[in-house]
Amino acid sequence: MDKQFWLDKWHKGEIGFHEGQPNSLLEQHWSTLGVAAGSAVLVPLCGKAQDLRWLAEQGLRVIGIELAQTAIEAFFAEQGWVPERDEQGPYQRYRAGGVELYCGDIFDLPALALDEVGVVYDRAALIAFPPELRRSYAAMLQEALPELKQLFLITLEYPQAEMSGPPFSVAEDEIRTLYGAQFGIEQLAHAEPERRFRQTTLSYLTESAWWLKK
Ligand SMILES: C[S@@+](CC[C@H](N)C(=O)[O-])C[C@H]1O[C@@H](n2cnc3c(N)ncnc32)[C@H](O)[C@@H]1O
Repeated sequence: MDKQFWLDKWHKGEIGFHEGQPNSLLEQHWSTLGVAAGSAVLVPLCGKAQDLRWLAEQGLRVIGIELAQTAIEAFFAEQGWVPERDEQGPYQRYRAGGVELYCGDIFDLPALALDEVGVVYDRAALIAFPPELRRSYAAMLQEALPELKQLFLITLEYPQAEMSGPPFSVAEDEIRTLYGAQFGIEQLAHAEPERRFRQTTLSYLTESAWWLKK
């Protein structure tokens, strides 16, 4: 999945992954997780998700990383917020309403030295990458965020042979391989998703929410 693939998706408005409202698993489970108000939460591959605003409304400092400038500008315009802009290393940073969005490649994250980030919210980020990039992404997050203690992760599972990703199918054993050495892993939910990413005839499709904690 190269960067142009995603920029083209945004350009053509092919953003079926965008929910337009806060994710229901996030809303359902977040308050039970005991994340302290004021914590810095990183949202990798954030798109223009309403989750960003919802997390800021919970009193969190929200930091998103997104490749597509179109997505970032649409996010702020849709909230009716006018962001301040500056440059931070390889990223363009946009800030308003308690949300900081960095426009650029997630793999440049080490350049930001975000030592204050203790929590990651990953919806449709890990599963946006093919297998080899998933390994690099998970390893990079753990290395770039020295204070990372908690990760709320939403994944999909389906027979990979029946559809090409993204979104890719990610099963529990892979999550354990990627994160199990550093984190305890609890499955919070496992069900058919409320909405399908595409019209497909998959034999099965399930969505899971995971809470990873050191
Ligand atoms: C499947 S979407 C998920 C968006 C968002 N998390 C949501 O729930 O709506 C994946 C997003 O990641 C962005 N993206 C893909 N590769 C990226 C990369 N290497 N660095 C930063 N963002 C990337 C895409 O532009 C796209 O907006």
